[in-house]
Amino acid sequence: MELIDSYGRRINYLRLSVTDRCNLRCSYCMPAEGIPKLQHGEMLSYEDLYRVACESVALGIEKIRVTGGEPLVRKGLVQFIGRLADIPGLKELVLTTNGLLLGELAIPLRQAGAQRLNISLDSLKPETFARITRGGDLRKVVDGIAAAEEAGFPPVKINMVVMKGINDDELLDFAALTIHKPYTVRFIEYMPTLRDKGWNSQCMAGSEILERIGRHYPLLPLVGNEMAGPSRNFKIRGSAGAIGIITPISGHFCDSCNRIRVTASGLLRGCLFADNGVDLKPLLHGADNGPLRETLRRIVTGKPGRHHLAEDETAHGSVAMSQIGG
Ligand SMILES: Nc1nc2c(ncn2[C@@H]2O[C@H](COP(=O)(O)OP(=O)(O)OP(=O)(O)O)[C@@H](O)[C@H]2O)c(=O)[nH]1
Ligand SMILES: C[S@@+](CC[C@H](N)C(=O)[O-])C[C@H]1O[C@@H](n2cnc3c(N)ncnc32)[C@H](O)[C@@H]1O
Ligand code: SF4
Ligand code: SF4
Repeated sequence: MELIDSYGRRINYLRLSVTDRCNLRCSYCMPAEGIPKLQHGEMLSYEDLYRVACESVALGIEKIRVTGGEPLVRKGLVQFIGRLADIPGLKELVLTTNGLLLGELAIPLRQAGAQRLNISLDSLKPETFARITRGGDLRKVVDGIAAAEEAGFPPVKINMVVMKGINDDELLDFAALTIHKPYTVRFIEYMPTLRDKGWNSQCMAGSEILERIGRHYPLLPLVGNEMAGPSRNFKIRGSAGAIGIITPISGHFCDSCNRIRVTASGLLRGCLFADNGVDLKPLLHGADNGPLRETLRRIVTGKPGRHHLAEDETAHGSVAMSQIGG
């Protein structure tokens, strides 16, 4: 079965947020005081998340990315991953994490069936990392990346949100990481999710990022695959890894959008920047999966063609990425 939206895009990728909680407070993602936490009953149970995942796969979803908040802080995650891994028809089961807890969880997650990890890391300098994350310990992320390698995960993808004047002096250091290590480092344009007045002056266009790196390291373009996310990838000649660029602002990739999202509170969203979502909780009370399926289909059909942030930055509500899952 296939899910095709009204623009002819094939939707095969579900981003499933399992929690709104996080052990960091990244400045581009959350306000300093954090966000009001969901109460226990407001969060979807693992049973409900599993049911949503199964129905989505039955309809045509082939890839699930577990995200958050920080997915690794939710108790019982390893068992949940194990259940997802057994869903017939699911081809890719992957996670996005800040890596802090991988020291303990990399091996169990791998054994449970997680296939790949994307790890957020915005600075290689301990003080800058602590400033961006409001107190995070860089060492733990570095150890987490090593733990992922030791657990047998394929080389990780590292996500770096580029912020002018904050970490743009580290572009070459991040690029150089890929020379000897098989990581893919993805440079991401800062998105204005918090209605942060300063975002525009901090957002560096992907073209400038590539130009700055390309001046030192000539970059060869790589081709993507059908299940891939929005990254355009390159390689420094002779390097072990790759470099990616994610340009939601300067060059949106909505024409090839292949995804829907479920937030930790059970809102099904057709777009990262959709005004709101459809609450799945009432549909999960009974045993009949019909209404859930219908709603999944409806959200796919009604998916917007694109976001309009570049023309109108007020075109979306103020949303913390931690609530949606990025
Ligand atoms: N605007 C926009 N940004 C997205 C979308 N999906 C992911 N991103 C952003 O891209 C960055 C990387 O996201 P990841 O969680 O690593 O997921 P991915 O890029 O789909 O990962 P791969 O499947 O490994 O390519 C984050 O900043 C996300 O917020 C999307 O649909 N729209
Ligand atoms: C919301 S986080 C959730 C998963 C996990 N806690 C992590 O940080 O990897 C998912 C992704 O969204 C990205 N993100 C959050 N806010 C962003 C923003 N304002 N602009 C661009 N990317 C953002 C993060 O860098 C991360 O790669
Ligand atoms: S980007 Fe990830 S690690 Fe940072 S505050 Fe948001 S959810 Fe937490
Ligand atoms: S902004 Fe919306 S339509 Fe564009 S790629 Fe992201 S989720 Fe898809």
